[in-house]
Amino acid sequence: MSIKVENLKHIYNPNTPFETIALNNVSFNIEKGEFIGLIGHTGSGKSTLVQHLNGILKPHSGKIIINGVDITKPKMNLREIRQKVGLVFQYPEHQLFEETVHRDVAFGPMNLGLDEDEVNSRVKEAIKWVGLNYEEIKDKSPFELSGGQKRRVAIAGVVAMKPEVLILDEPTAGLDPKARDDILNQIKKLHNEYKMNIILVSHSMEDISRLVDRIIVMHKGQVALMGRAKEVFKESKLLTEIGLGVPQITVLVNKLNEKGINIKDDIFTIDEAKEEILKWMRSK
Ligand SMILES: Nc1ncnc2c1ncn2[C@@H]1O[C@H](COP(=O)(O)OP(=O)(O)OP(=O)(O)O)[C@@H](O)[C@H]1O
Repeated sequence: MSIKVENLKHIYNPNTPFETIALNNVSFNIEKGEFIGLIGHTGSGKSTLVQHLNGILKPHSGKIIINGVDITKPKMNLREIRQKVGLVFQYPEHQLFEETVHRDVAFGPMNLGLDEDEVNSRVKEAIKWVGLNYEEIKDKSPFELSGGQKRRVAIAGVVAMKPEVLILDEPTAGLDPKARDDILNQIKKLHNEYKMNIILVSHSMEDISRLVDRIIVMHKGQVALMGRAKEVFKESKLLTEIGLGVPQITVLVNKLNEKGINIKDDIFTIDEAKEEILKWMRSK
């Protein structure tokens, strides 16, 4: 789906002493199938922004046009929007509540009014998509799972609704590095296989730069930068001012290039860097 955000403004508690302008003049376009990383410091407006994209929050002014339809208009069918734009909140496992994993993942598709066979096949597929073994896990209580497994089950509940846009708000918050990498790799795989739009909210440049097509950097309720990782990292001064910085691997690659070790500058993993350095050494 194409998403166009135009001059979005959101104010919490307007006309009170607690008034906060959380989003101000936010505009950007996302193309069909794009994988976007949304990054910014705490309080920069990321969660407020993504909650507008599936109609949970209404803007003070501005428009959100999804596939040509302005979803900020009054009387929009929000059920239809939420079917197309799935949002996985921060710490989604806190919303698991059914007795078994199967029933938890089935909850969303059942609410779409699908027949039982379709629900069951979507549940199996979604659990597989998030990298879990359906037969092993289907009858377990969500509460006996590890933190990473709970998180995947919660993500499966949204994936099973087959959204055309999947938004994940800090899907790795609070997980250990292994669970974090597993979930991020699974999300990438999901994007490769299913080609839906994904919007991944993160605090970590390191995490998103290797996964996404483009990055949107939020700062104080506005879009500070937007572009491919390589372009965004050229603005290292601005990023440092915002307190984000560029990934360590980018710093390393830039230093190597300065020293005449000429390797590609759009490298975001240590393995790619190793391979490129070896290639350079063999060429000498
Ligand atoms: N429900 C609310 N009521 C009042 N102010 C809010 C509310 N939610 C967020 N804010 C304020 O709006 C601004 C943007 O917050 P938001 O949660 O969107 O930022 P964020 O970038 O998602 O932060 P984090 O990374 O911590 O989740 C902040 O100043 C925050 O204090």
